[in-house]
Amino acid sequence: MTAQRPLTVSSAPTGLTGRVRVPGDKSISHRALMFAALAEGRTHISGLLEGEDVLRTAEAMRALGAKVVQKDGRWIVDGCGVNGLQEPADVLDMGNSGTAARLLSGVLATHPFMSIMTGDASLRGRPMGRVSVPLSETGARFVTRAGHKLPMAVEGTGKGKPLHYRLPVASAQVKSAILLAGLNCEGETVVEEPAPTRDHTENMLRHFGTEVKVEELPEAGRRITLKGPARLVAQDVLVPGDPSSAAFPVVAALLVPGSEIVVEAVGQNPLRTGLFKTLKEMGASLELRDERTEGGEVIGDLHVRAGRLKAVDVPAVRVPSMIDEYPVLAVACAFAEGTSRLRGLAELRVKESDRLASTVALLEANGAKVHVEGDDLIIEGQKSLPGGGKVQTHMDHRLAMSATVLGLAAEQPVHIDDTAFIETSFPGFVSLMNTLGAGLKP
Ligand SMILES: O=C(O)C1=C[C@@H](OP(=O)(O)O)[C@@H](O)[C@H](O)C1
Ligand SMILES: C=C(OP(=O)(O)O)C(=O)O
Repeated sequence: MTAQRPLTVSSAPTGLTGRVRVPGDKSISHRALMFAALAEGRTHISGLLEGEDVLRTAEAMRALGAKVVQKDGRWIVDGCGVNGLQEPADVLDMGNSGTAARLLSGVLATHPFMSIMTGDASLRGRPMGRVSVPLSETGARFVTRAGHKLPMAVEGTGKGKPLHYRLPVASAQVKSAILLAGLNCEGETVVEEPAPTRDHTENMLRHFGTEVKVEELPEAGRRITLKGPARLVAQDVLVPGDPSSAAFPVVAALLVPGSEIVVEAVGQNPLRTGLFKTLKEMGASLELRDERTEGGEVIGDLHVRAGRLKAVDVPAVRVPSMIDEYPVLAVACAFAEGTSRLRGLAELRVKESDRLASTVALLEANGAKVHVEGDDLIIEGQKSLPGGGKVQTHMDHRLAMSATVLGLAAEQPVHIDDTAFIETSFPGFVSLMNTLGAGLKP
């Protein structure tokens, strides 16, 4: 990561207007590179997110023996086949990316060599026991720092013992790690999730020619079954626009008076669109138009118009479908009429920062009334926010972008300590916002 990049954000000079496209979906981009590296043959990936998190995954797959090159805007991967990856010559540095570290743990568990993973200070503080503990049951050996933290050494087992595992928390990363390990296990790997989480891994397994069975469980959960050892066959992938990135221009346009924008070609996987549903419940003028299927994914254009929002009560069951969108939703709630309650946010505590604490600090520093009750965030909305706060982003891209959105709508300029981490998920964020008329001065 480069030097710190502070930013002072003043209220937008005019309403935001125009049509934009956000970069490719981060979750799908990580998976596309990993699946391509595990496949037999050549995969072309279009629309890959070229953010730092995903570039770490590309580098790791190269270090594990896949050929990964970028050419004419597409990424070309010559895969090694399941069980065909090679021992890396050096430590794998996953940067800021929990998804990269956790998903790769699954891959490494059932490849017969030794590897070491590390990350930046944020990632080294995040829990890895949620993957290393269940994955140890395959026969792999994991050695971590105290508290299951990175750096972590993995002695992979080669063909492993298949897991039957019920996730203690609804986490797509843990589910995916178990399924990726299962590709090189003898027999059925079964994962049960207490609530449906993003299903990009299941979709991509099918896309690369492997059968996965998905059953609905009573009480809203799902059971996913994969038979190993599996063979993946190279397939071209088209990555849709990231709904988690679209969230920022969308909320900014709702809050800055006079705005009217279109965010084109945004992924509409129903396990990712909880924020848009919630904003509509708040009375947002947000319309999905031109729904279409591209590269097997449903995408659509989001038409957004500014207008007063009303408070919302978001149930805990919706958390997995908008897990990364809470900081920016909280900003929207701070401008809404009435008191909002966002329920069941325990998982926010283990993201790039403790997002419950850092979101509260972001809002309080800028004059919003907010508090935490158990795992719920309660926000008293007001018509306008004073702003003028100093915001610490704690190496968290989503905090930096949420603070930018808040600054565009607040009365006084908001001072953000560091926006460099925005590069992890949304390269070009500041210039994209400026094409809409945000007037940001980096
Ligand atoms: O599987 C994925 O790609 C992701 C899953 C979520 O994490 P958890 O699985 O920890 O909830 C999400 O927060 C993260 O940004 C991406
Ligand atoms: C939590 C996030 O990502 P990760 O877990 O991959 O670091 C995020 O992008 O908001």
